[in-house]
Amino acid sequence: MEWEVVIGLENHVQLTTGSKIFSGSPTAFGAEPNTQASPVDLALPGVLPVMNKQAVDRAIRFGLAVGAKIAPRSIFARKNYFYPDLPKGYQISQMDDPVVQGGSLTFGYEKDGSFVTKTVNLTRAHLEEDAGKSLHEDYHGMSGIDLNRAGTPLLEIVSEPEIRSAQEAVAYAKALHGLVMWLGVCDGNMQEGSFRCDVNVSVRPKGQTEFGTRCEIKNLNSFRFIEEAVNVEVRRQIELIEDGGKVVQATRLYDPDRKETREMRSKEDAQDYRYFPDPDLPPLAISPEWIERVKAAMPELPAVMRERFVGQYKLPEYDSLVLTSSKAMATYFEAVVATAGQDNAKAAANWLMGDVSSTLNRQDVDIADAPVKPAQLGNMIRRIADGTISNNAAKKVFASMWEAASNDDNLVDVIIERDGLKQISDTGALEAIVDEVIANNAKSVEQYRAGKEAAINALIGQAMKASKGKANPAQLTELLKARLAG
Ligand SMILES: Nc1ncnc2c1ncn2[C@@H]1O[C@H](COP(=O)(O)OP(=O)(O)OP(=O)(O)O)[C@@H](O)[C@H]1O
Ligand SMILES: [Mg+2]
Ligand SMILES: [Mg+2]
Repeated sequence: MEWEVVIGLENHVQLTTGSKIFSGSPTAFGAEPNTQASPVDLALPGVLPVMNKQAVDRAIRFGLAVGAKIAPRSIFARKNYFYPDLPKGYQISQMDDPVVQGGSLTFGYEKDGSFVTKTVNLTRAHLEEDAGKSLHEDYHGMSGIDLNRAGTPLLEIVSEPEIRSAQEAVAYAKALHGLVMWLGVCDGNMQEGSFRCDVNVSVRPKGQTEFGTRCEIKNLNSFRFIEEAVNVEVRRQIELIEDGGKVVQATRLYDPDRKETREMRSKEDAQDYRYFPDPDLPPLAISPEWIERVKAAMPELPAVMRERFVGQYKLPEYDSLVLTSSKAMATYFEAVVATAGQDNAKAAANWLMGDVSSTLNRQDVDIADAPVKPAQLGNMIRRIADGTISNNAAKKVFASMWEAASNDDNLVDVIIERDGLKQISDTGALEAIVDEVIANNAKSVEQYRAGKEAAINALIGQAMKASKGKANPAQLTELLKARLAG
């Protein structure tokens, strides 16, 4: 039997506001437990929530970026459940009438060696408050409660069940992660829980239109875990059904050490959240003027920039997509081109996708902190273009610039001079080398003249060696051919 995988994602995105969604406490990560919890976050009797306008601004910004409808009037609701890190006994969230409705996300990724794009529709994105944290490891036989996180603004972004593989789920999550950081609505720090992912998975026989029963794997905090968890869960469900069993709707957790998902709670013990509109908060009214203000302050969106790069810099789609995968990368690229010149845009893209990316990955450095500055790389590319250095020598120059971590824009010239990497393009000097090589390699010369064209490679090799690798290869080849023909 052939199976189709069906996946929908829910992402909890912590918004970059200075203070909490309904109180004035700071949201900074890592403070001493309970030092950032006001009476509102502690749910002391008599307190009232006050909506943080900045959180709404960020929700609108996100909604506009994905082409969603911004609800002119949206409602906050109480989601009731008991947990020690939820002192009110309910979470303020949105149920009917969320602030962001619909929209879609388009992303590209590599599939079986070629580049494909996909659009996933979004169901909604709603505002809610984060819960506190239970600390189970700090005290023997007891749990600690830290309410610093309680009330941190979240945007929960829900996708339609239109994702069809683990690989696609990861590509979607990466694109969403990139977008919220691009927009500045989230810092994207997955270790600190700023961007969390719940993955809903079901399977159905290929060709069947109705959905299978879904299981939800909660709180995946890395892209690798998303991929592993989906693959493991898909295998589990298929094996279960093929063995005559039935998938039971449940919330599951992924254990990366044992590479398995485990049931946390089944649908049977699922709580009835008893949602109802929160009487402490009036409906959230968003005027067209408010939306216009947010629109006016929006940065250029990745999709728009992607098209601009293709048109303005004559880049292939793929290069453009890679370069706009983060704002930091796109900014760096444009700064390199500003120095290297428009004609060298493709070379700049190649350097960024090649040596720059691989060095960043190897050293686990963010491009914004790259020790080679865009102007330095741009000047280096100019030196390649004007024939001062060869591509090979440039690789050495690049590594030295990385090492130097200097702010000197003309570092490239300093290094070329210091390490004697200048390419020999002087015709006189090259002719001398060519003559010497012809004199000392009679056999290859004879073969070439007898019609064996490949024999010239040996001569080029000898000449490069004689120049200690510094001869301009194109010029050298041309001179050799001319001499041999004469
Ligand atoms: N059969 C299915 N297979 C896979 N995914 C599904 C299926 N049906 C729905 N989904 C996905 O499950 C997710 C449901 O999220 P939603 O927030 O609406 O509800 P929930 O998970 O019940 O609530 P909560 O927010 O309390 O977790 C969506 O991303 C949706 O696309
Ligand atoms: Mg949900
Ligand atoms: Mg859910």
